[in-house]
Amino acid sequence: MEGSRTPGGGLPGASEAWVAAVTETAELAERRDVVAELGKQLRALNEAAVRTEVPTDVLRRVAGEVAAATGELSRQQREISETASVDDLLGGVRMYNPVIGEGHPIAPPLRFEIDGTFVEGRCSLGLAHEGPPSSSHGGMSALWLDQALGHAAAAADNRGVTTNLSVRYRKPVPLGVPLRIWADTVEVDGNRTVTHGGITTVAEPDVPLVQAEARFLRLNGAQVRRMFPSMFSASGAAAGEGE
Ligand SMILES: CCCCCCCCCCCC(=O)SCCNC(=O)CCNC(=O)[C@H](O)C(C)(C)COP(=O)(O)OP(=O)(O)OC[C@H]1O[C@@H](n2cnc3c(N)ncnc32)[C@H](O)[C@@H]1OP(=O)(O)O
Repeated sequence: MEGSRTPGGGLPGASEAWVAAVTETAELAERRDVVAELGKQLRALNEAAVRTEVPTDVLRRVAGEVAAATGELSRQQREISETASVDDLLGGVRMYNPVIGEGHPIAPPLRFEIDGTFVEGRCSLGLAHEGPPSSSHGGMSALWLDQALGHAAAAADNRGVTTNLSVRYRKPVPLGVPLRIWADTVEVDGNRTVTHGGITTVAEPDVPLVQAEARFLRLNGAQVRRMFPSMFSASGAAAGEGE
């Protein structure tokens, strides 16, 4: 099963030899647990916030309390280019990924089961993901699918970046209903991988709600360096990276 803490993910680069290995100490495991707990509370807060009909004075007070919490979290921040201390790029641990990250406030979070190149994750969405009334926002559906399709490419041993994503919305994706997000690899051609996938309810797995197809490109060494410059140490840890 692949989730934010499951080894096997990582950056979509040609080689990860330049990324430092991370050893999971008891301290790191504890911090990841707490990050996941904060993520869970933030997701609950998101949902409560978009559903609430409490009186305006209560809203005002809560806004102040949330601002205080934001102040606490802001006391020590990483730079945008810095990897989170709880992440392990080589091992594929991405606690703040917006789809699989247990620490992310909008992630369902999805956990993918992988069988060969077939990938499947399950979740239920709430009003925080709403687009048209009572159904998922189309951009959210595309987000979950992009990730699932990327895992299918990775499962075909061709991890890469999305270069094309085509989505067909066939029926509304209902909120509050167990959903199934799946993907598989259709074709691998050198560095390019074509994947397809979709969203259905768990109850009706043969009724497509959303269908998607994507192309992924496995980056060469120069592209990895260009896209992720901060991942390379000043001492030139990436020297010798293949093209
Ligand atoms: C286990 C879980 C894991 C983890 C699973 C992780 C899942 C993650 C899922 C989320 C994935 C994302 O959101 S990824 C984020 C969204 N995607 C991106 O940000 C990608 C942005 N695009 C780019 O940076 C660029 O377009 C590049 C780097 C892909 C390519 O740019 P470029 O180097 O300038 O090349 P470009 O001139 O565009 O390409 C000219 C032609 O060469 C081809 N070409 C370019 N590079 C290559 C290459 N490496 N190999 C072969 N062919 C190439 C192109 O296809 C094109 O062909 P032709 O087409 O002319 O025939």
